[in-house]
Amino acid sequence: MKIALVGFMGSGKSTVGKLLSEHLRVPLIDTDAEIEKRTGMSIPEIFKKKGEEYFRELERLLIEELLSLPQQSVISTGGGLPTYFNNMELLNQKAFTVYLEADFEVLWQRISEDKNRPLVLLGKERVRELFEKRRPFYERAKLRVKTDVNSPEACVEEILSSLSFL
Ligand SMILES: Nc1ncnc2c1ncn2[C@@H]1O[C@H](COP(=O)(O)OP(=O)(O)O)[C@@H](O)[C@H]1O
Ligand SMILES: O=C(O)C1=C[C@@H](OP(=O)(O)O)[C@@H](O)[C@H](O)C1
Ligand SMILES: [Mg+2]
Repeated sequence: MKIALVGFMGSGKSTVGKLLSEHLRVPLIDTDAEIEKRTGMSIPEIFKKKGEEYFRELERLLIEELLSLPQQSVISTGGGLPTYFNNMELLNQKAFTVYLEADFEVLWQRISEDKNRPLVLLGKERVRELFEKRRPFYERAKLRVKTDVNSPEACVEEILSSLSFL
């Protein structure tokens, strides 16, 4: 089975994904890291030189490819990925989707100082609007786990216990 983590920037997709893949002993693919590896550019560099639309196309091609592979994996998606094209539908068809949920103030605290997320430059209020607009996409996931009150390890435990009921 594939497990795909979705949620807003700073919700812990990369952190929880790494731990979860180690627990399950399956490969981890972080879509941002994979795009950086394949293009030889950082995410801020891609946004600056090629534009966001180009980045969204790369995400789309990558997620289609990853979901068509037969092997088990944990996929940590970028925060915008499920909100473009029909990516969320595709994720739900081909993977067990988990929404890592957190209060906006907590998310903002985690991301506001980080220079690796170009959208943070929009400022707090526009990022809050983005968060509200994206929430309905994330809410279509099969499982929701709160990452503002749970440690990354506790989030992994919750996901594993849900999987054991499947
Ligand atoms: N469950 C959690 N509890 C506390 N801090 C967390 C948790 N998950 C992630 N973090 C912290 O939040 C920041 C963003 O995490 P990251 O995994 O990069 O999020 P995402 O990939 O969803 O943008 C990191 O500094 C990380 O250490
Ligand atoms: O929310 C977004 O649109 C983005 C989230 C980032 O990933 P994280 O959610 O892992 O920060 C990264 O894909 C890029 O900066 C755009
Ligand atoms: Mg990430």
